[in-house]
Amino acid sequence: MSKPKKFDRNLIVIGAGAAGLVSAYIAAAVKAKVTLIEAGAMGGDCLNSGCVPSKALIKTARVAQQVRDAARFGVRLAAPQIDFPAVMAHVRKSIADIEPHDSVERYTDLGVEVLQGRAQLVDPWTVKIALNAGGAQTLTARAIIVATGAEPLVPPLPGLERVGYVTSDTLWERLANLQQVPDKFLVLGGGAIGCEMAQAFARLGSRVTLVEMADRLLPQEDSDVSDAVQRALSADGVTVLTAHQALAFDNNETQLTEAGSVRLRGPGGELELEFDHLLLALGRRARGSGFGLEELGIVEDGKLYTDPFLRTRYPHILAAGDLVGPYQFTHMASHQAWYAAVNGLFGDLKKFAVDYSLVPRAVFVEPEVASVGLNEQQAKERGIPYEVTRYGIDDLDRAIVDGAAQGFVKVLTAPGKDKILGVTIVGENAAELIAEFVLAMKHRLGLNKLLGTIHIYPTMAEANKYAAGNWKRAHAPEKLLRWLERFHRWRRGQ
Ligand SMILES: Cc1cc2nc3c(=O)[nH]c(=O)nc-3n(C[C@H](O)[C@H](O)[C@H](O)COP(=O)(O)OP(=O)(O)OC[C@H]3O[C@@H](n4cnc5c(N)ncnc54)[C@H](O)[C@@H]3O)c2cc1C
Ligand SMILES: NC(=O)c1ccc[n+]([C@@H]2O[C@H](COP(=O)([O-])OP(=O)(O)OC[C@H]3O[C@@H](n4cnc5c(N)ncnc54)[C@H](O)[C@@H]3O)[C@@H](O)[C@H]2O)c1
Repeated sequence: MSKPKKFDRNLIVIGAGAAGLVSAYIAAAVKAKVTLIEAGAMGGDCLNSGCVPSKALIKTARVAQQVRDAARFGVRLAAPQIDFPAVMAHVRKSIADIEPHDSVERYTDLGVEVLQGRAQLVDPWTVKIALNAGGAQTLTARAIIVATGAEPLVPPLPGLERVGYVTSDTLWERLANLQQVPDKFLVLGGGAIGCEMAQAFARLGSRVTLVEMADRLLPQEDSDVSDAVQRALSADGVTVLTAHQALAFDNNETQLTEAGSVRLRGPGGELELEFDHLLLALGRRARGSGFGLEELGIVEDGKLYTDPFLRTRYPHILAAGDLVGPYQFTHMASHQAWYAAVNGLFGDLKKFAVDYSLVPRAVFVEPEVASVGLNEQQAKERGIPYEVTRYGIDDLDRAIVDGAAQGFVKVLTAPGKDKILGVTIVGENAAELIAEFVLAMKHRLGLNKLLGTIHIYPTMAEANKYAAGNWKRAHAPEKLLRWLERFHRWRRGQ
C-alpha cells in the first residue's frame, strides 16, 4: 500500500504501559493528535503485575522481618502472623491507589484519545483496533509507536506443562486465591524477579528454594554483590542453589497440579525437590508477534530491529520499552518513550539517538543493590582501565544506629582521576543513594566535587561522601604533604 496523502492521527501508540503512556503524554503535550491503544489494563506490566505488586509484597515482607528483628532494638513482640488475604489486599490497594496515574480519565484529560482494544497493524500506516467493547475501528497515522512490552520466558523443559507453574504475569492471580502463604515455594531463576520474590516469600514464612543456572545470583552484577545477596537470602532462610539446572518436572498425577517435583543437576550430581508452587523467573522476551509486525517484516525470526533512534525498518514506525530492551526497567521505558515520541513526530526535521550511557538500576532485596555506569565485570569485558574505591557501610554511623550496618559503596574511577566510571551500592536505601552519583556522572562532576558538598549527619547518604573521601586519601598529593610537614616543623621552630 502506498503512503496515504492524509492521516487521521499524528501518532498512534500501541500499548499503555510505561513506554506507551509516556509517549502519548509527550505527543499530547506538544499538541499532536494522538491515540493510545491498550488491549488489557492501563498501566501495563509495571502497575498490574510488575513493580507495583512486587514492591507492595516486599514491603509487607520487610515489616514481618522488622517484627522478628524488633528485640534487637529492645522491643519485644510476638512472632509475626501473616494474614495472607490481608497481605494481598494491601497489594491490590497499592495498585488501586496508583491506578489513577495511568487511567483512561487522566490521559483523556491530558488530550490523549484512549481506545481499549487490540491493535493490529494492517499496513505501515493503518492500525485496526478490535475494541474490547465490541466492534472495530481503523485509523491511519503519520507515525506509530509500538510499545507492547515483554512476556515471561517459559523454556521447553520436560514435564513443565504438567505442573501448574506461575510466572510474574500469573503469580498475582494465583496468590489472590490463597488463604495461606505458600509453603514449599520453588523459584527458578536468580535474577531480579527471582531474588526479590524469594526473599519476600521467605520472610512471609514460605520454605523457599531459589535455583539459578549460573554460578551466582544476579550474574549481571559483580561477584561481591552476588555474594552479599546470597548471604542475605540465606540468612532469611532461602535455600540457594546456584550452578543448578532444571532437567525435568513431574507431578505423579494424571492431571495438571500446582504441586510437583523437579529434578536438578548441580555440581554435586542430581537431586529431586518437591514444591507446592513453582515460579518461573527466567527473563522476559519481546512481545512482538500476532499483531502485524512479522507480516511487515519489522519482526524477523522473533527479533525486532530498531536503529539508535528507535525506528524500525519503516522510519515512521518506532518501538519503545521492554519490546526493544536491552534494559527492561520502567524508567528505561519512559526514557525511550521521549526519544520515540520526539523522533516519531519530528524525526524528519531533527532526530535524537537514545542515550544509554547512564542507566541506573536496582534490585529491591534487603540490603538493596543499586548501580549506575560500569561495574567491574563490564569494565574488564570492555577493556576499560579503572581503579576501585570502596567504603564499607558497616562503618557508617547512621547504618549502625539503624541496625543496617552492612553493604558497601564501590566506585570505579578513571586511573589517577576523580572521574566516575560507575558505582555499585549494596545497603539500605541503595536505590535512593545512587541518585547522587547519577547526577554527578550525568553532569561530569568528579569525586572531588562530591566531597565538597555538605551531607547531613547522620544519614545513609554520607556513605557516598565517605567513599569519595577514601578516594581522596588514596590520591593524596604525597609531595605536597611532605612539604607541608617540613613547613609545620619549621613553624614550630624545630
Ligand atoms: C515482577 C516484576 C517486577 C518488576 N520490578 C521493576 C522495578 O522495581 N523497577 C523497574 O524499573 N522495572 C521493574 N520491572 C520491569 C517493568 O515492569 C517493565 O520494564 C515495564 O513495565 C515495561 O513497560 P513497557 O511499557 O515497555 O511494557 P508493558 O508495561 O508490558 O506494556 C505493554 C502493554 O501493551 C499492551 N499490548 C500488547 N499488545 C497489544 C496490542 N496488540 N494491542 C494493544 N495493546 C497491546 C499490553 O497489554 C501491555 O499493557 C518489573 C517487572 C516484573 C515482571
Ligand atoms: N528491580 C527491578 O528493576 C526489577 C525487578 C524485577 C524485574 N525486573 C526486570 O524484569 C526482567 C525480567 O526479570 P527476571 O528476573 O525474570 O530475568 P533476569 O534476566 O533478570 O534473570 C533471569 C535469571 O534466570 C537464570 N536462568 C535462565 N534460565 C535458567 C534455567 N533454565 N534454570 C535456572 N536459571 C535460569 C539466568 O541466569 C538469570 O540469572 C529483568 O530484565 C529486569 O529488568 C526489574
